[in-house]
Amino acid sequence: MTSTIPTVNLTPFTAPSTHSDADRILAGKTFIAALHRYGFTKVSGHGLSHDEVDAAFEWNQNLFDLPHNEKMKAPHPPGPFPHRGYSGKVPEGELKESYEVGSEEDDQQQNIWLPEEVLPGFRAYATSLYERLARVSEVLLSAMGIGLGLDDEEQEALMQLASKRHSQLRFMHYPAVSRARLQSGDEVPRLAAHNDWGTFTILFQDQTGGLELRDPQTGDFIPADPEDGTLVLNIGDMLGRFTNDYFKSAEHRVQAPDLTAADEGGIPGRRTIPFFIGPVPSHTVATLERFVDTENPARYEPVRFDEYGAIVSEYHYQAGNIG
Ligand SMILES: O=C(O)CCC(=O)C(=O)O
Ligand SMILES: [Fe+2]
Repeated sequence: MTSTIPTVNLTPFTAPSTHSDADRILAGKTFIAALHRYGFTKVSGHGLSHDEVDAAFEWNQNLFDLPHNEKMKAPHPPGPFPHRGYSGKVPEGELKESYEVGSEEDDQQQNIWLPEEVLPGFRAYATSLYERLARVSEVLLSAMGIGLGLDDEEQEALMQLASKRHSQLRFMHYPAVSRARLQSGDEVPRLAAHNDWGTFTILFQDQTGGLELRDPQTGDFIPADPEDGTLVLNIGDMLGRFTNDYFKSAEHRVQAPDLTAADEGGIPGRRTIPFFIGPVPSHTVATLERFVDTENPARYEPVRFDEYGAIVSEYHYQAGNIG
């Protein structure tokens, strides 16, 4: 039997004036129960309006609809760092393409922008979306702390896992694949199974579907079926380490619709917008003591985020995962 991914409504945190502390504690507990059980959940009441989400997907489309040579005016440099700009290899041949945006105030990685005339307004829009999602992420992280009942010091340590200036916004497009190409037999999953290595990730998706997350108890992948008004949140390695796996880093992948389901035209394209939350690169992430006891001995040594990231991102880059 395939389970479904729970949806947690976080309106008490995003519209605080119309909710009580008791509402927030209840919503926070529901939130952490889902994250403890699965390492992921869908979230409604996240604070972004339908219009805001629609606008983000319109920009996603405008961006990837550009001719390949125009997109290549902001190329992702070779290698995993800096992780900015456009990735997508051959015109018409790519199974996925992406564009990475960071904070304009990131002191380590500079954004790689298209010339303004190529996509007027994109830089300003992407910058504002980054800032918007960074604020939403902070609210979500603080909701976790409230659900966990952390004291002030612990809450502060938790909040250090989200740096406004070091998170990352990605526009992602998995182009439609023709029937002929599917039949050629070289088809691969759209995105191989992996874990995100930051704190946690929030993701908006269109109506196509394909994202699946692995249930840590059964080992089965559960489809994250698109659901209007929700985002998908998955725990990354840093929050796994911080909580000694009380929240497990969630393995996930994107499956292409299978050939038998494809109509004459092939399989449809898919668009997503993930936002990866991470700490300041020099921050050392250590497990909070409250998550360690004799039944749950410490699983992880403290680790510097940039040192961990350098190893994992190189691995993803080599594997072609664009992680
Ligand atoms: O596009 C998706 O649904 C998943 C993307 C993802 O897992 C990633 O970019 O790390
Ligand atoms: Fe991912």
